[in-house]
Amino acid sequence: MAQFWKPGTEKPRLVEDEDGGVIFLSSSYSSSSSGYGYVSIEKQRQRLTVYKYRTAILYLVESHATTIVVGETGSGKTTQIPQFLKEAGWADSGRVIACTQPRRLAVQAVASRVAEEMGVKLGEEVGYTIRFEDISNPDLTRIKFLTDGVLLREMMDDPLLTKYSVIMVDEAHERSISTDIVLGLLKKIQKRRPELRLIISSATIEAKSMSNFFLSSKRRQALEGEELRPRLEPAILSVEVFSLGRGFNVQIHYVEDPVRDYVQAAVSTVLLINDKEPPGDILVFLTGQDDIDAAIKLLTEEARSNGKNSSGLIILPLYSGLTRAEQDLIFSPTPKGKRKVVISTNIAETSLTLEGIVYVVDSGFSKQRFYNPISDIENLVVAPISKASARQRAGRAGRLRPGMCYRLYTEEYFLNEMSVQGIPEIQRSNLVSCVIQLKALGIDNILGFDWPASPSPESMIRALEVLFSLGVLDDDAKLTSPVGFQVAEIPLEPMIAKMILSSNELGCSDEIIAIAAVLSIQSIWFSARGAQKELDEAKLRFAAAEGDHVTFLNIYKGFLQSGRSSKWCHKNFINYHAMKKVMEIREQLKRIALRLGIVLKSCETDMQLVRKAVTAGFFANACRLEAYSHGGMYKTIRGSQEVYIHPSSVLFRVNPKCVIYHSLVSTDRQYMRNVISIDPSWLTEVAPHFYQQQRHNPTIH
Ligand SMILES: Nc1ncnc2c1ncn2[C@@H]1O[C@H](COP(=O)(O)OP(=O)(O)OP(=O)(O)O)[C@@H](O)[C@H]1O
Repeated sequence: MAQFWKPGTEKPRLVEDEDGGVIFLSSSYSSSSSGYGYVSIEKQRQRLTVYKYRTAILYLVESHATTIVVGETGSGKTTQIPQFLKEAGWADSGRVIACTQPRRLAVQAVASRVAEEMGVKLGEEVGYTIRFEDISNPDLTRIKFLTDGVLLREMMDDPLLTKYSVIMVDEAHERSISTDIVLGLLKKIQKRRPELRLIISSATIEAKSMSNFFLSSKRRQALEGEELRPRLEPAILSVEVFSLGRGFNVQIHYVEDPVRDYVQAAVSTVLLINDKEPPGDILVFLTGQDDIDAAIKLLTEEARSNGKNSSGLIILPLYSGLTRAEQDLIFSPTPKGKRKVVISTNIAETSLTLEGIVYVVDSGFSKQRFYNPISDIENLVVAPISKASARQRAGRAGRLRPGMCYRLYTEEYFLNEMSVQGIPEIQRSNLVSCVIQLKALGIDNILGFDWPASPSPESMIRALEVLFSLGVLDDDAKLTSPVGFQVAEIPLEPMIAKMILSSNELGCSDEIIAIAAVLSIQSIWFSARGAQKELDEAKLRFAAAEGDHVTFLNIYKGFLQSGRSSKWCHKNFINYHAMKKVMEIREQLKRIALRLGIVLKSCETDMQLVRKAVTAGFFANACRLEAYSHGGMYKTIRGSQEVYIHPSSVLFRVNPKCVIYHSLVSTDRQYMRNVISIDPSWLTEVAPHFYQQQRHNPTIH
């Protein structure tokens, strides 16, 4: 494997915070750097390292079924390779070049950039598709960016993905569940479509193991001892020998001693950079919205009390679920004399180029999913990142000019303790959605599926159990008809899909589809920086005694009654853009529902029906109140796990006897988010196969 990061020769440098706060030991990594200033887009393209390998890449793609491209961040893989392929004729005769990304934001950003470079209108020759947003044209689009999840959905209509000539799976090191399923399925498709070309790309991918995965054992045996005949044999050539270099130098700084509070350390570092370093925007990596909001508050306060230069800071959050308008702020040029500070989750880790970013502050943590198949609980946990992630984060600087990355962990930790790659998501997630997707694609033997990394049998069995209890799978673990096929058709988690199907029978599909649309959005509330009291008051105006789902419905109805007014949203602390998105998603879900034969019907004021429909989808998440201590302690009925109602819920401290939650978050405790109260007798009514009545209390079968 090529070594991309070489310790520089520069002497370590101490950068000290005046208040004795964060101290950085600076070491430098060097590579091919060049000057900067205004250059035309074409010149910028030619300056990218990948440009020098254009012919080689095209040759490899021509002569190999699969090509693995390992190239440093910013070398131009994502933006350039699809263009090279198009220029070489891979998009002729109506064929399409696909490039997948694990994240929606990256898809949108990269597609915009490539359209700009090619001088075409986004949505025509260059387009993109993410869930609930298709900016592509089946007749015109020749280069299409899409999330790997959307590519999976496309396989349901076109299992061999016939319109694509080349599929580039980018940022493969991220190993999201969808990436792994896509890789397994593409390997299958290749057998049926030898003309299909695959490119697997990343800065830090384990090229050898990926190459082994694509080289089936049979072919490996056949090739052993034989001379490789690439033109005849669809072999893999890992291009690690290329060692594509970075465009600009990024200097890495480490803290001398481990930091105790990474939010505080990140804020101190931003202020330090602002005080001591030349102009340039700052990108800070924290873990989630809570951290980010805390950091913004702290930074605003400290910058204000600090006085100097603070007015020059434009502080912006970045996490998934932001609206387009909020995202646009991140990408818009920084006004002269100002410094932008973007505080982000790992959403900005791969494939993004934020033009003004010169400094990156890396907390060393991200929120990661961890699933326990024994308790059947999936949590988002703050956990240390891998070296692969750290490199991606550093790579957000140095894209248009030299940059600096401040790591809030020690160099020793980075070198000796940080894991090289993260654990593939498939090995740490609930697999319900994954299993149903494979079933819908006709993959029945899921345990025998050719995974790049096998999921645990326990997780698989758990997922099969849940799908069975939802009535999605039959005794032979095949999709039931029509429920199983219908659930698979709805692009939402199976429990929500089941809730929608049940609402049809209960006569409340109009309400449930609106609720499902709200649940698809991260948050409909306006981030209440410094105005928590006002936000709480606004929430109270809509709060429903039944719980959060009905509260969402009240907000949705209020928005409609206001004539979809932005003023109304502003007055009520509701994010107008998020509500617009809710309306869009609702329209799409309505179309899908109609296709599935669901009749749109309102239950008017009968909220019991709404609650029953929620129960029909989420019965497995039922909890019983156990004690009033600590604001109300609940236990899950199926696993006796201790859980609490999240303070953001309207049922916080209300403590109904029996509730159902939508998801869990783990901080100091397991908190239930989006909670609704139910009558426990409904559990045996809607899921008799799952619960049985025992002394007036449902228990699990
Ligand atoms: N929106 C943009 N504005 C300006 N320059 C851009 C933009 N997008 C990309 N670039 C330029 O193109 C370079 C290559 O970007 P690209 O995303 O293709 O690299 P990559 O090798 O795929 O890196 P990564 O793995 O980090 O995504 C960037 O470093 C930057 O110089």
